[in-house]
Amino acid sequence: MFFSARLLAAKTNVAILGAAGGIGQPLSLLTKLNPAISNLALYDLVNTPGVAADLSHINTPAKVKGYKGPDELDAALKGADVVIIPAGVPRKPGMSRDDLFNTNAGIVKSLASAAARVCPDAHLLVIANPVNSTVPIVAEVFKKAGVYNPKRLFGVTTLDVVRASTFVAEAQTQATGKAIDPSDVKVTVIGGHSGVTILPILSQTGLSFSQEEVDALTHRIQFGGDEVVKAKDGAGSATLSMAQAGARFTDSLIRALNGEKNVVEPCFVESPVAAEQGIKFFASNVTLGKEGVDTIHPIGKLNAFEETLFEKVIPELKKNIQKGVEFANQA
Ligand SMILES: NC(=O)c1ccc[n+]([C@@H]2O[C@H](COP(=O)([O-])OP(=O)(O)OC[C@H]3O[C@@H](n4cnc5c(N)ncnc54)[C@H](O)[C@@H]3O)[C@@H](O)[C@H]2O)c1
Ligand SMILES: O=C(O)C[C@H](O)C(=O)O
Repeated sequence: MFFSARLLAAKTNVAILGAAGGIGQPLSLLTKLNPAISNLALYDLVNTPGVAADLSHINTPAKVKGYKGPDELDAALKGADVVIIPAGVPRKPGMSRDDLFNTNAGIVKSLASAAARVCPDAHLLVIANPVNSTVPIVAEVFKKAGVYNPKRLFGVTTLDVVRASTFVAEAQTQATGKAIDPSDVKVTVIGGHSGVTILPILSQTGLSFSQEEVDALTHRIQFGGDEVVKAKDGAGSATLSMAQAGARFTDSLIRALNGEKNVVEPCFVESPVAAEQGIKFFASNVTLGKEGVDTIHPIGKLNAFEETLFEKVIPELKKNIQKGVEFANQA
């Protein structure tokens, strides 16, 4: 599927924080299957010994170890090259991602503080919501510790492009009667990871849509997370699709760190793309390289409809980022 890292020697150490959760478990499974990984540290407040024992029987190179509770956090992080953070509570119906801030901001801040101390050179992949705020929190924590490198911090927005491919392929198949493989449909998605901050650039796909289709697809991509939250009816949000998206991003990063060229993934990073609008973090396509972020791609041309969407991204994203920065800098 996406483990083109197959030909690499297993030499990357990965730690997953929140590894026993809804995302954590399938993400740990998919990460264990990645042959480029040598050590897989699974940290959570609960259940990691069992998850680790179970996964450790799979016959791939990664050595799996479980770490449970704050006393074992430093040991989980020791030697990590890549730290993935899905720790935090998910939404219930009726909640926005920002409603998770009060709980998740503190969780992410404390995990980031430990990472800044124990593995300051690791690449940090933030899944915990609200991503638009949790990524700035990690940046501030690393700055305070004097170890911030913006090339190594990523908000994982892969699920937005995974959804966009799926939804656009479905709509095109329906409209044309010709079966389209979703993985062949590439949609650039920019902005952030919540509601109106998610901006799919359908005009750049090279496909034709009616304005009605554009309206429906844009809305579905922006609010795809809500479909899952509603269907799970109180039992959480996307976990399995997120695990696939997170494992894909992790694999891409590892391939790039190992020298593979032209590895491009969308992600939410410290970015000059919307600096003119006063926005410090922004999601767009990024070429990954040996240091992490290599080249941040510009947005490219937007049509008039997308320009109006962009106007809506700016104030919301600015507010979300500011909230994270202020929280991280509270005493
Ligand atoms: N970025 C994205 O695209 C995306 C997609 C889906 C979900 N999410 C977010 O990911 C987060 C996790 O979702 P989930 O469905 O796995 O939730 P979950 O409740 O199933 O799992 C969360 C796990 O985090 C653990 N945890 C809580 N506090 C912790 C701490 N201090 N240290 C270590 N572990 C801790 C819990 O014990 C639990 O096992 C949520 O915030 C959700 O909104 C993001
Ligand atoms: O919708 C959510 O709350 C989880 C996640 O951000 C998603 O996009 O599925």
